[in-house]
Amino acid sequence: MSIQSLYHSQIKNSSSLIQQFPMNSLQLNPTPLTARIPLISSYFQNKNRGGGTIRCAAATAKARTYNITLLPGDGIGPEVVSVAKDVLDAAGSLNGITFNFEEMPVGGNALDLTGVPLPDETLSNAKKSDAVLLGAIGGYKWDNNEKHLKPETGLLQLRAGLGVFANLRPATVFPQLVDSSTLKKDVAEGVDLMVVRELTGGIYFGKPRGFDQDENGDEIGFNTEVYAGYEIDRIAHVAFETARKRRGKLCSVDKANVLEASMLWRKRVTKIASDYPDVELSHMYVDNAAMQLIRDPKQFDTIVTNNIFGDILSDEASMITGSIGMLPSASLGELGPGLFEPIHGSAPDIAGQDKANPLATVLSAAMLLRYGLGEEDAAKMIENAVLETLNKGFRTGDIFSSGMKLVGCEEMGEQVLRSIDSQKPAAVAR
Ligand SMILES: NC(=O)c1ccc[n+]([C@@H]2O[C@H](COP(=O)([O-])OP(=O)(O)OC[C@H]3O[C@@H](n4cnc5c(N)ncnc54)[C@H](O)[C@@H]3O)[C@@H](O)[C@H]2O)c1
Ligand SMILES: CC(C)[C@H](C(=O)O)[C@@H](O)C(=O)O
Repeated sequence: MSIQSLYHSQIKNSSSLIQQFPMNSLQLNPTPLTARIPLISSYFQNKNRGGGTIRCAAATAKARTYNITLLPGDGIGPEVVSVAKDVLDAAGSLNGITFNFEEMPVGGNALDLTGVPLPDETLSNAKKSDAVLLGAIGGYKWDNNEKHLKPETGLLQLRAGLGVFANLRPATVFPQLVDSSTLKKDVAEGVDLMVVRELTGGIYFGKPRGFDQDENGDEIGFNTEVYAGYEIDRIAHVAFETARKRRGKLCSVDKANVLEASMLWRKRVTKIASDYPDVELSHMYVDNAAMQLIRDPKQFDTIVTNNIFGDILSDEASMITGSIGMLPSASLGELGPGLFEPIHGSAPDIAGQDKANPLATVLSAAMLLRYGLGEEDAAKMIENAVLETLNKGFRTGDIFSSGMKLVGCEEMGEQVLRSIDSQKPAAVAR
């Protein structure tokens, strides 16, 4: 029986699904990473926003079919992925694109089903697909599991298995949501920054790690922050390319006053800067960066940083935009499918209550189209639909402000679909 039928029939504890990790990458996406670097400030530069003429690829290009691995995960993951899947289908059908979706388990639901957080079949299916869309993993039920049996371990194995070392997390304050930010309007307004987070190295993966005892017999837990030069170089190139396509400013965030791994980080990033004379490079310690993000976030264009600092700073940046429920992400490797996911978690406190904001996942689907598949028209269509939905005043609880219309996850999804439908060119509508 395949893992999918197991997944769908919710049969638990199949003994045939023992994880073997890592596996060889099939590397199916032949487009080099630097050619897929985003122009995320397009959220603001998009001239089609607000109902201009949308070019319909379906009218001009051949029909395309893509295989997408869907990993809904746990908590609110299935709720937000279900919305994003419908949105992909709708935008796809108006642009000559057909999707074959394959839904696979990961995280806590995979643990319940198979005993491991990333089953072999899930990873191999993801590697063979054209792109992967993930909801979120984790939850109270598995919080006390041993490390190798935590949902979070499955997510890290997935990122490592796909080799997606470059995690792009745009934080853009939509004009419609300025009042949802917890910062003062004049601080939040116009913020448009990109965190380029190194995703497959650093303290998350460094060895040695583990638990032991010290010389006094007290227990210790330890991790290692380690970066090889090549890991810094490749993320630095992605960051410089990203900055070059944005406003030409790159801030490298580290802790080079204390940590050797950060000293090497700063040295390698500084060296690579000579390849990008058009990009203005600055360096900042992470403690200062955390403070500056709140004091004056508009000073930042592109930020490049390590795995753990990027995790923390991107969550912090999300609140400038109004809610963590708004921030999408794209994780890309040199080759092979990209992984697209909202930056938020499984939000167990609101799971199953139709309260989740699906827009971070919907915007991740737009990133999937643009950077994973090169389908710019369909990506724009989704982004336009999100903006139009916000323009109409629809808000989930996390971004609600007075005078707006409070809706749940499903209704928000339906409104986005309606806005996509309204972009149907006359030729298609007939
Ligand atoms: N990429 C991932 O899958 C990912 C990311 C972060 C955390 N996690 C996991 O998720 C679980 C919960 O973690 P947490 O509580 O620290 O972080 P979280 O992001 O799940 O939730 C933090 C807060 O933000 C709210 N929130 C998050 N997403 C929202 C959305 N789309 N709409 C409205 N509100 C939203 C939640 O209700 C909660 O109050 C943990 O098991 C954690 O490990 C997974
Ligand atoms: C769940 C956890 C492993 C993950 C991370 O730390 O990368 C999360 O916080 C994220 O940002 O996607």
